[in-house]
Amino acid sequence: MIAVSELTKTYAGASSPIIDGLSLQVKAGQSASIQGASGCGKSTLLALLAGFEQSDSGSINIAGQPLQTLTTSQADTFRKNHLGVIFQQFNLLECFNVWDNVAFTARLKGNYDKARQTLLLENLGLAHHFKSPVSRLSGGEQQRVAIARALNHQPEVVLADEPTGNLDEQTSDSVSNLLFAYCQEQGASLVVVTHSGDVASRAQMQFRLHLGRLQAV
Ligand SMILES: Nc1ncnc2c1ncn2[C@@H]1O[C@H](COP(=O)(O)OP(=O)(O)OP(=O)(O)O)[C@@H](O)[C@H]1O
Repeated sequence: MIAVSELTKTYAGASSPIIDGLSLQVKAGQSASIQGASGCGKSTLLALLAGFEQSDSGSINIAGQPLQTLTTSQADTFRKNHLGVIFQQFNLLECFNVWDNVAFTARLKGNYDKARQTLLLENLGLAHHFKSPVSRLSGGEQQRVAIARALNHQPEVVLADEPTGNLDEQTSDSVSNLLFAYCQEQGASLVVVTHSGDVASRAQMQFRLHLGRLQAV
């Protein structure tokens, strides 16, 4: 469950807020897509929801936890236990292979399951890359590793920033099927930022971010 109320964020030196009184509710098992012009603040909103950025005002409640009350190290622990984040730039650990990248958070959380991870990687078309160093993978392969890593520890909330941005149409279809199916089956809340109308249209709630607020599409 994600509950955001009257959220405002202004970057230092900016003349106006990039997020301006934004509210959003995504219940367990629900999905929301967010589209919008480049630079309108979509990634900023995800960074606020993940606790990487601090808001000026307003509240964010994720899985029953008010984010603003957490210290930096509590926010790290909270993310590990409850959040799956798919970053626009993947943020994979270059020194690890595919398997260890995907296992990373699940091992920290204590719910690593070899069989589950094998199935997830196979379903993402990465069966031949378990041992590959991530630096040798294509952009689309790295993107699928990032998706596997975000889902493998079975988070209650998934935040995805352009999860299909580097994928061809067919792979994009199968990856977004997997992402939306995961959230429905696990009862997780999904917020997906995307420039793809196809991906956006799969979400139960579809929004456009404009002038710091969400408009229903
Ligand atoms: N750490 C930061 N400090 C100052 N300004 C920032 C910071 N991060 C982002 N911005 C600015 O905030 C605005 C929104 O950026 P953001 O990345 O959230 O946009 P976006 O909608 O995700 O864009 P895109 O679709 O191109 O990825 C941009 O003008 C950007 O330059």
